[in-house]
Amino acid sequence: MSLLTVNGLGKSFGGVRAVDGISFDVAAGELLALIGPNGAGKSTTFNMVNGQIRPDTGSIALAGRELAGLKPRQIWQLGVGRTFQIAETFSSLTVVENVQMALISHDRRLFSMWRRAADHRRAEALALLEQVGMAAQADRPCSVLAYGDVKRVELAIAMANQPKLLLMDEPTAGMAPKERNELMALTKRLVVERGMAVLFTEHSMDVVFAYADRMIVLARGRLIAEGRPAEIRDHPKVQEVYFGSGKTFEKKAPLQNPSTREVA
Ligand SMILES: Nc1ncnc2c1ncn2[C@@H]1O[C@H](COP(=O)(O)OP(=O)(O)OP(=O)(O)O)[C@@H](O)[C@H]1O
Repeated sequence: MSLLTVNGLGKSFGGVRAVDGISFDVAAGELLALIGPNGAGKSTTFNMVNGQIRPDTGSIALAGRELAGLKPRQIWQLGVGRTFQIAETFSSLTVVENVQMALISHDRRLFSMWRRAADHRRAEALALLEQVGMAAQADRPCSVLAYGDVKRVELAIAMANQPKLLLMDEPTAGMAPKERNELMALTKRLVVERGMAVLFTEHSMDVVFAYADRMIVLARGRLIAEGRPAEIRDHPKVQEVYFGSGKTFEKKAPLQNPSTREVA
């Protein structure tokens, strides 16, 4: 059964129909990639799902509960998390303190009581860091971490809210290929282990084809294709919108992940 069901979603800015009546769904335990050329409507779609932009038309239901019209914080409380393109951690705090802050923020919806971050659920924060392979660096300041490690900490922070759906906006932007693959393999593991759903945008086609379970393709606000990576690769409409953009879907040698293929 679908966790997220989007139906007839639309948004205009002045005369520009940024998102034009799109419908799709995401199941628990699924990684769904949202791709499309520049200006296709990806960010607008993301911002409607997490409440930053109010849709003009359509509905966004999370496990049957309507999200359209709710505030970002209410949507977050219902279990929609988000990681950002630019790494967002408190660099003056240690790795574990950053995760503790996120746990406090999560708890404040249950019992509004402040406790000192240093005392608060360190063990649970360490367990989250263990899951992303960062427990050994728990007491280092975030400011000294490598970029790929900051992205891992961000994932642990997102997990603190126990999201049912995680939105990831270009998760691997600015990363080297090895780090990219490590981060996406980790994301995939978390999706499977936690039964979480992930909706992500990504410009790197090798990442999309290697890790997405399914993909949806937008062009000029419309959903032009939907399917498994192999189906999308050969889809004539997708070839058409990407033609001349420098991103083609030619098959190349296999990636590290043996069940997938790299594309340019
Ligand atoms: N706040 C806004 N005001 C006016 N027009 C906007 C606004 N936000 C987006 N648009 C327009 O809506 C269309 C879709 O933009 P959007 O940012 O959603 O696309 P995108 O697929 O995320 O693009 P990119 O890959 O370049 O980030 C574009 O034509 C854009 O110029």
